Formats: sequence, structure tokens, C-alpha cells
Amino acid sequence: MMKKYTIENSLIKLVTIDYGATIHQLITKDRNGNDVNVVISFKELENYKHNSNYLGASVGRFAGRIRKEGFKLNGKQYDLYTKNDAHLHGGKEGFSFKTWEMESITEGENPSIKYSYFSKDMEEGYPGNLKVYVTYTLIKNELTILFEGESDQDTVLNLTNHNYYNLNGKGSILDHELQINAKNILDTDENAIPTGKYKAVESTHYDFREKRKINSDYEFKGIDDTYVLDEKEPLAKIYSEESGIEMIVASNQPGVVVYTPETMDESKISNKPLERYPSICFETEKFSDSPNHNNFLSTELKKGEHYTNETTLTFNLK
Ligand SMILES: OC[C@H]1O[C@@H](O)[C@H](O)[C@@H](O)[C@H]1O
Repeated sequence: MMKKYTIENSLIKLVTIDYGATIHQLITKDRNGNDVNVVISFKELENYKHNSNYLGASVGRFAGRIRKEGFKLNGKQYDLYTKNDAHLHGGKEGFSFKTWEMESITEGENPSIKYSYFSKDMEEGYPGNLKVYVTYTLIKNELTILFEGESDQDTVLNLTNHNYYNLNGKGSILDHELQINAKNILDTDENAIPTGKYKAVESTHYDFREKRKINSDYEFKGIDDTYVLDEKEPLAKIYSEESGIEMIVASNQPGVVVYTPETMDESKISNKPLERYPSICFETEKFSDSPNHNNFLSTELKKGEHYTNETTLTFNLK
């Protein structure tokens, strides 16, 4: 049985489940004071077990992709599970498909909930006994998602949360206004594996350096790419005129995978109705395939070293 836990303050209510340490619902108020669930949610918790979208889940041991040849660490070759010629989101059964331990939950002004997961040495082909944690904390109009980890051997680690946002709680994100402070995205091959080069967003539908409606200026063709974040706040910002809700994304990570599926299986989802391009993910993380690229920030986690990925979502009303 999956266990569901709710934390809330006067502005935000967060419902998580221990399976995948998943965010099930993230509820805030629109400008008329009505509740809006700003993430896409499955109706039945059971559906998170067959979650090929990784809806709301904590993703690991390696969020994103690693090339089919695996990787080398300290001169040793590590082979990984592959599908469609790539290793995706930690393998066949990554952290999104594990039951995490609920470590602690607090109430009051700044409520929080902390989950942990212990990944054994060589689980999914990765070296090192690894303990990871995710802590969700609400402070006023902010949700902070803090991932931490420690291993007893050198390993690689790249964690992220996989929420699908829609600031109206339904419909489409095409009318949302988006800003991403990135002049480059990662260039990728036919298997969505980075080539190691950057590609300028200038004069393409990827360019959100100036805030604009997603479907304006360029024909929107969907995005499934890594933005290389410029060190400028905010990393990303999204706003819906309809609800008046603005969400600001801040993170200590170098990249954000922006993913906008064209459709989602509405029969299993509680947000209704859904339209074309129903949601957008902001997966703040290090780059895909980093273990095979010396020019990318390293995803190596040395024995005993402490890993942190801290991402904060701020909700404002306009
Ligand atoms: O459905 C899960 C999705 O996860 C994203 O992070 C990834 O970039 C997409 O290609 C897709 O695999």
C-alpha cells in the first residue's frame, strides 16, 4: 500500500506519496482565492506504479540519459540497462519506482516532509551503497525541494523531481508566459544524447530569454531539451494570465530539462479537461551523459562526499 502524506501552510498544500517520493498534488490559490492543483496528478495512486511519464516522481540514480555504452569511473567500465539506445532516468527500475522511507514530517509555519531511499551497490549497474534523501519544505509562498546523497564508494549521482506543471490546473500551457534565462541548449544526437556542444537559442522557438507566451513569435513544436542556465535570476519563470499564478524556479543546478508532452493519457489523470500541450516540466539537474563529457560539470560523487540539489518554486499572484 502506498502511503500519502499532506503538509500545508496558509498558501500551499503539498500531497506526497512514499512511492517514488512523488509529488501527487501541489495546490495553491488563484487570484480569486480558488484552489488550483498546479501539477498533473493521477486519479488513482496505483497508476504511479506504471508511471512512464515519471509524473511528480523523484528521479535517480541518474536523471536524464546516459549513452548506451554506459560509462567509465576510476578506469572501470559500468554497463547500464538501455531502451531506445539510451539509459533513461536511472534504468529499468530507477528511484521513481521504489518505495521511499518516510523519515520525518513537521507541521506549523514551515512544514516539511523528508523521505530517504537506500540504493545498494550495483543496483541498476551503479557502484556504491548510496543513501539519498528528499525534503519538501513550505515557507510562505515557496516550496523547496532538497535532494541529498552520500555513497560509500565513488559513484555518479544526478537527481531531480519530475513535476508536470500547468498553472490553471487544466487545459494547455500554450497560453502561459515563459521566461528561461539561457542562451544555449545542449546539442543532442538522434538518441537525445548530448554531443558535448551547445546550440544557441537565438532566432529559434527555444528562445525564452525575454518573457513571451509559449505559442507566440515562433510556431511551438514542443520541447524536450536541456537549457544551459545563465547565472542570472530567475532561472525560469512561468505565468498564467487566466489564474494569475506565477511560478519562479530557482536552483543550484546548471541545467533545466524543459519537457512539454503534446498529449497525456487523460483517462488516468484528475486534471480535466486537458488540451494539446497540457503541461511543462522543469527538471533542474546536471547534464545528461555527463560521465562521458569532461567539459560538463561532473556528476561524480566521491565516497563520503555530500550531494545537494536544491530547487525552490515560488508562487506569486498577479
Ligand atoms: O516521459 C518521461 C520524459 O522524461 C523527460 O525527462 C525526458 O527528457 C523525456 O524524453 C521523457 O523521457
